Amino acid sequence: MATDSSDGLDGVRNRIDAIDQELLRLISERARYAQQVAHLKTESNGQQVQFYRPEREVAVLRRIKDANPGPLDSEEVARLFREIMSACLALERPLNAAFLGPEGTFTQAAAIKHFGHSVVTRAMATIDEIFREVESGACDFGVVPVENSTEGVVSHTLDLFMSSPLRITGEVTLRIHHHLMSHEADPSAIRVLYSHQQSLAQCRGWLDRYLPHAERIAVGSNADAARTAASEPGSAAVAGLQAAEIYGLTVLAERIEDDPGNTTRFLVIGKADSPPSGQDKTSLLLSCRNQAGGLHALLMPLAAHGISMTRIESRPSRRGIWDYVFFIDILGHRQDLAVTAALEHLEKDAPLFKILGSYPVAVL
Ligand SMILES: O=C(O)C(=O)C[C@]1(C(=O)O)C=C[C@@H](O)C=C1
Repeated sequence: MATDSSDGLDGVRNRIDAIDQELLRLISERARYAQQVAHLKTESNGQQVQFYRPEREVAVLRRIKDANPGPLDSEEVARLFREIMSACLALERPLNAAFLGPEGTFTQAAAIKHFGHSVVTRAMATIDEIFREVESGACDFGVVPVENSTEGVVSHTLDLFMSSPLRITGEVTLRIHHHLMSHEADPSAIRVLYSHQQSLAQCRGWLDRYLPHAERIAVGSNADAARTAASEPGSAAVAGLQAAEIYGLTVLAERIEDDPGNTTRFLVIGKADSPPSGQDKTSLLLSCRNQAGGLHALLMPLAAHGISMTRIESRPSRRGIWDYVFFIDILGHRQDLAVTAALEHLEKDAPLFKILGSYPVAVL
């Protein structure tokens, strides 16, 4: 909206106040419509109501990003709408999500990035426990780390998918920034340094250079590290900003990761996969015959149906020496015609074939 200089500071602020009133009225109206949606869903589906609709949420966020006129950045605008939808969904029914605790981990940050701040996050001690909580229905969803751009795959998460009936219902990518935090004001007083083993590895170069004499101790999570450092003089932790806030530590050095693009990918797990959103991925677990050209033959159906593969990871199957399974991500939803055809073909050829889930490509 155009303003002229005669408006002055008070004049412009009055306009902002009027816009805020209007925004509040519209957000409240939107929330009432979400309540209507909840009534309609309950009427038509009885007990099996899916209040959370990931494919609808990404459609809303993609439309907002496309329509963004500026000057706010599209990511920023999408984040605002992420929060509005999160609050609207909580009015329909509050969602809960299990994450790898304690409070303040990157997995919790990933859960909030994906579902918005109205989700109730529940800290679990291990990745196994997250799977169990979702399998038993105690939690609606779980969020688990799966790979880091510097350190590679979180093999334990992949292994759990081999035996779990759960589906992947979403993915979250999070830029990971590590900070050095302590009660000590002087870094030379730091004798012991706590962090998760992956975080220590992601900051190896910086730590070798600036804290070569501190003993590095790997613990279960970065938040655990911050909690320990908070109670132990002469110690420090490498963790995220949220952990510093929660455990009252001072940040002595920011963004100490060796790779400034350091990113971790998380998966959202639930009991059902997401309906098609138009831009989806499908994750598969496959094995191939133990013979020359076995993997090549296995992947042929993907190429034949024009399906792009975005990731392939191999893990020992634990059924015998030299027996491997492959975790494969492809572009497209299992209900897309070309994907369905390729999967039928794969299922016939692969000794082990499991669809881990189809889910929307991350928007935020
Ligand atoms: O469209 C729906 O199904 C809704 O429940 C509304 C709404 C929204 O606020 O836009 C809220 C929650 C769902 O996860 C998706 C969208």
